[in-house]
Amino acid sequence: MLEAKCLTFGYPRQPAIVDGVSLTLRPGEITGLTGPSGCGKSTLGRLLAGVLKPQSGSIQLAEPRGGVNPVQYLHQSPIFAVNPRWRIGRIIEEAWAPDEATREALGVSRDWYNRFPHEISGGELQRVAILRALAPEVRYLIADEITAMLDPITQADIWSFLMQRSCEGLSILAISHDRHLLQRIASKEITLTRLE
Ligand SMILES: Nc1ncnc2c1ncn2[C@@H]1O[C@H](COP(=O)(O)OP(=O)(O)OP(=O)(O)O)[C@@H](O)[C@H]1O
Repeated sequence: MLEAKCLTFGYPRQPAIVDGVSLTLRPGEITGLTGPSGCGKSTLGRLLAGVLKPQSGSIQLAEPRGGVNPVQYLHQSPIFAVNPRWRIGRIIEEAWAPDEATREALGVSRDWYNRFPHEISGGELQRVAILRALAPEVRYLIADEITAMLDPITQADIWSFLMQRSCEGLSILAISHDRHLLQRIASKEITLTRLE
């Protein structure tokens, strides 16, 4: 279980954008996170993943953060999250060596392994990013608008894979503006409001 209590964070020389937020992510649950543009959803996601440090509050995790981070953050635009000079095979295997069943379930083709990120499509690269994030130690996935730029079929494929993973115990925070998507996939929903 991941338990965040009273998190507060502001970027340098700016007022707090996350102010006193508490939430709990439980194994096997998909939690939706929504709210108006700029209210701090991505910032909160990065705090939970340990990419940013809260100025106050705490994040308690059942699992240790040493080695592979059990909380993985997935970006809307995976191109910004990969080294453009590395081939896909190296990008994936830097993180872990996925089993064939997981690779195939996610629809990641072996043919892509020898290509560079700009030589596969955005949807294909998002599948690669998800595969890379799903090392066995990973218990929480912060999925930040991960299918917002993809066609409905790819979106449905990716979420049906992730819902299966959630049934097997993965906890997912799905950040999205798409209320219909969240109603379909999430068992609970949190709405952030913009601080004035
Ligand atoms: N690195 C940064 N430095 C300074 N300000 C930032 C930085 N990243 C984000 N912000 C600001 O913090 C606020 C919250 O941004 P954040 O990306 O968390 O919002 P969001 O709710 O995810 O927005 P959206 O729904 O549009 O993706 C915004 O006003 C943004 O301009």
